[in-house]
Amino acid sequence: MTLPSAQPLNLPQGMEITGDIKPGYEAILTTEALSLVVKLTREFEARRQQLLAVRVERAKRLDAGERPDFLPETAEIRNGDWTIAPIPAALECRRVEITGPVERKMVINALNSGADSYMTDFEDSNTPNWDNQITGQINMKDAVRRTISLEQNGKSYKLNDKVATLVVRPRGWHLDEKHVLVDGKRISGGIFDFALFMVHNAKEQLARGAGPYFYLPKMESHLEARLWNDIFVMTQNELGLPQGTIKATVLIETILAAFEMDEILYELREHSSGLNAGRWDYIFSCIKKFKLDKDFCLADRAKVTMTAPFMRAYALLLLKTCHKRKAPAIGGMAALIPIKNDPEKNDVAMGGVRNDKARDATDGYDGGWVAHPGLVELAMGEFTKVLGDKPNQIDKQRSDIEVTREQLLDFKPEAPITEAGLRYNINVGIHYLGSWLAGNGCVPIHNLMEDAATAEISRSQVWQWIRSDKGVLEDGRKVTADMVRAMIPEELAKVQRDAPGGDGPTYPRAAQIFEDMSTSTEFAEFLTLPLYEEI
Ligand SMILES: CC(=O)SCCNC(=O)CCNC(=O)[C@H](O)C(C)(C)COP(=O)(O)OP(=O)(O)OC[C@H]1O[C@@H](n2cnc3c(N)ncnc32)[C@H](O)[C@@H]1OP(=O)(O)O
Ligand SMILES: O=CC(=O)O
Repeated sequence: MTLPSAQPLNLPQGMEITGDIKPGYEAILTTEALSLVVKLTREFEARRQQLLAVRVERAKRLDAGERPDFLPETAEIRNGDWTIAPIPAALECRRVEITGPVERKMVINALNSGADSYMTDFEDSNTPNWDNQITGQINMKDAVRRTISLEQNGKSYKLNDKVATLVVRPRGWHLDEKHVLVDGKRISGGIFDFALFMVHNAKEQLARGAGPYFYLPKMESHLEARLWNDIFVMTQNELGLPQGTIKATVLIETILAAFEMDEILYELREHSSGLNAGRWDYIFSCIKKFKLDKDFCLADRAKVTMTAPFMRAYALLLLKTCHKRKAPAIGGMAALIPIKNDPEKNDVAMGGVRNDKARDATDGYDGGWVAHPGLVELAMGEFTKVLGDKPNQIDKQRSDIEVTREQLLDFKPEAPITEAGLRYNINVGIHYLGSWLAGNGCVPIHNLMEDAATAEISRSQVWQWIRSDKGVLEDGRKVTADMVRAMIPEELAKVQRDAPGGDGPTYPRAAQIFEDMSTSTEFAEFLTLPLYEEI
């Protein structure tokens, strides 16, 4: 079959696109959409670069031993009596939010899953290659208009009458879109994802009773939230939308943002739809920020759970902060997924999800994330047990909660670190990187959901255990670069045996990248940065 060729694009002055323009892409890369990308880029790119430079400077201070604290200059905001703007009806009830990459079948299945909302992901569960980003936008456009459908493996997919509320996660500030240049430079991936989505869908969503809603990832400060807010204001002006139309939930998933939750809500107060406790990136951020701190060294990844002291402190502070500001507090995701063909193991996994949601609901959270449609009913059950008929429990004030700086920084458990835990990290790291390079950014590995955030924990633990004096296995052996180098081929062989398509070329490459990343002196800021240069 010969495909119709794509229409030529009418690019705004100063813009260049190096990605292939396949049939259908021109409906996304319209002049109106690209013009907004150019305007936002010219207005805000310098600030994005400044904020990224601030991250680098802060990281140097943390490497030198500084520990974060609540900001003295924003005490007035923390102590002030303000709330965010009222939440739109479509976002009042978010007991269960399903998440997933912007892949067509996933989009349909997630919208049909019975969850209240669906966070569709241009970020950590998605390999941001050009085709995934643009077909993801095509999928969004069709989903918003309810024309999305698919025939696959003899099955027909289309939307049910009642679907989840759509929320979009664009890429974080650190990621570029390398296929689009403005004035000769790569642009922000996040601005690209956001602008295209807004131009194509915001008005259509409003006409259908919802609106343009977003999840904002990986921010490290309220100044980064201010940048998003300013982008929202300009975009609403450009598109002729009332100010306050866009709503965004911020993932508190860096240790530095945990010290600025009030300030982040304040910056976005006209556009805020609350905060989410993004636990996996949060753990990664702690390892990254304190990687050189001689007193910091976490135990095997499996032992660092939501009941670890620093995780409990962060989750409770987030809840208290949100409800004080009349903002939804949304829980994060247990990485457990249904286990096929092993009822006993499946029962244990489902028990884990049940406990996770029960703890969040009982604490006062308004909802939580799940990774898979098979978990929606179970999670819904735990939230409705506590919420009953109420759409949320924002009225549950938790002024009884007191969280100190010391509690946020109480990094335990430190033991055990085991050979099995080390091998697990290497195995997951190679498997995930190999899959990501092959174009799939979210995979089940050893019966857990693995995405960029969970894989970051694995590879950063290995880096840190090699360097920390505390990186000692429970049998007394010090974790060393040579030990890791020796294990990598063994774990690669297991991945090649176990991963679907494991005999493909991306897995040996992944093993090489994993070795470079974990044994080099420099710590790679995000694993997706070197990976992005490979696709
Ligand atoms: C830390 C964070 O950033 S969390 C946010 C990012 N992570 C995510 O979004 C996780 C998304 N989840 C997933 O991608 C998948 O559930 C995985 C990779 C974990 C597991 O995938 P699989 O093993 O293929 O799932 P499984 O085979 O059980 O899928 C069964 C069906 O459910 C569908 N499904 C699975 N997960 C999802 C999902 N999250 N959304 C929509 N549909 C889904 C599959 O498409 C499949 O549909 P089909 O029966 O019509 O073919
Ligand atoms: O993005 C979510 C997380 O847990 O990380």
